[in-house]
Amino acid sequence: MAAEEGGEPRFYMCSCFTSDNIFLDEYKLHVRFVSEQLFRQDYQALLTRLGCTTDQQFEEVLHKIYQEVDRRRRLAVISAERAAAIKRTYRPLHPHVYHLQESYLALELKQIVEYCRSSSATRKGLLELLEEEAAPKVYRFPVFQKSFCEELMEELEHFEQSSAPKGRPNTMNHYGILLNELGFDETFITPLREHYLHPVTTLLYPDCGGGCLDSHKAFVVTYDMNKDLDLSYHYDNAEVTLNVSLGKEFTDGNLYFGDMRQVPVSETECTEVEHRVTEGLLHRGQQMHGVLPISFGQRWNLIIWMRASRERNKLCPMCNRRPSLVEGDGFADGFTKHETPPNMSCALT
Ligand SMILES: O=C(O)CCC(=O)C(=O)O
Ligand SMILES: [Fe+2]
Repeated sequence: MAAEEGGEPRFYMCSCFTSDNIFLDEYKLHVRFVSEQLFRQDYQALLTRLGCTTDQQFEEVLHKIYQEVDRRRRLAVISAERAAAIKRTYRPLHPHVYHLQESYLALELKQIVEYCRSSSATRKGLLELLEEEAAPKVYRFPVFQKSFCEELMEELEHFEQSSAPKGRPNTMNHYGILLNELGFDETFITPLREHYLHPVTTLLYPDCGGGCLDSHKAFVVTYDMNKDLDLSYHYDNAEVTLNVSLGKEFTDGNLYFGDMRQVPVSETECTEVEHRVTEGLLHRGQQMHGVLPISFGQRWNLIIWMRASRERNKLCPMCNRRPSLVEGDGFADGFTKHETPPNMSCALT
């Protein structure tokens, strides 16, 4: 991990955050915006084909883009302000759920991790312990006890109903909760990533940063018949993602997985994967995926986008260029100034 003077690691964003991957909901399209002229040149014909045919519709698209760029420019400051306000004003219903305890974890996960930590552990041996490979390189295993999932959702509902300020989980999901703002990072998500997930990802994904994860972005997304029903096909701003189904009761809402983002969609076959409450699906962040609509109930998922600065410092997955670093808050988008010697591989710990 990169350490700056004083021992604290410092994480950065890539400057593409305010120009690339702007999602246009109505047209299910990610766009890049640098100037209006370039935007018209690059997207006007495509948008027309997708149904954006009048001047007014085009103006609305531009308006949404300006709003989103503005939101992203102010995000670090606003998010820090929200976190401070939450700390000052919000009284948790279940304070203990903020602190990871072994008793919250499924027995199977503890066994899997114990195996991964042993000196004789192999990838093949681990695959035999996992419940299934649900899609290519997408692995399923139990993560939490049911009672913990219920308490966590109760806590998050209590927060939703409070007057504390709330952000949105990412640029595609409208409903959910950013766990760092609520204070889950240091005492829950970081220990879960370091002590339990890292030993597993080290064996499963050595070729895409699984052995050197050093930061994350964690949030809970919710789907509801009156809110978001589904999620478009995308890849995550992560090297490895854990997606745990917390509940509640829902019908449909399966995930579907395609190939890595570099493979053209026309050459991709998707595999549908159902979610099971308390279980997690672990996948490479840059493997394309989406969520089919739910047809009943409420679907709550904990999503942990795990990042490996050593991987992403070489190439920003969101703009496909060498990252151009800008300051951010907390783990930011997981980039560091740390220079990795060319042949240095990630530690197998
Ligand atoms: O809701 C899900 O199961 C997937 C969410 C997801 O892919 C994401 O937030 O990146
Ligand atoms: Fe995702």
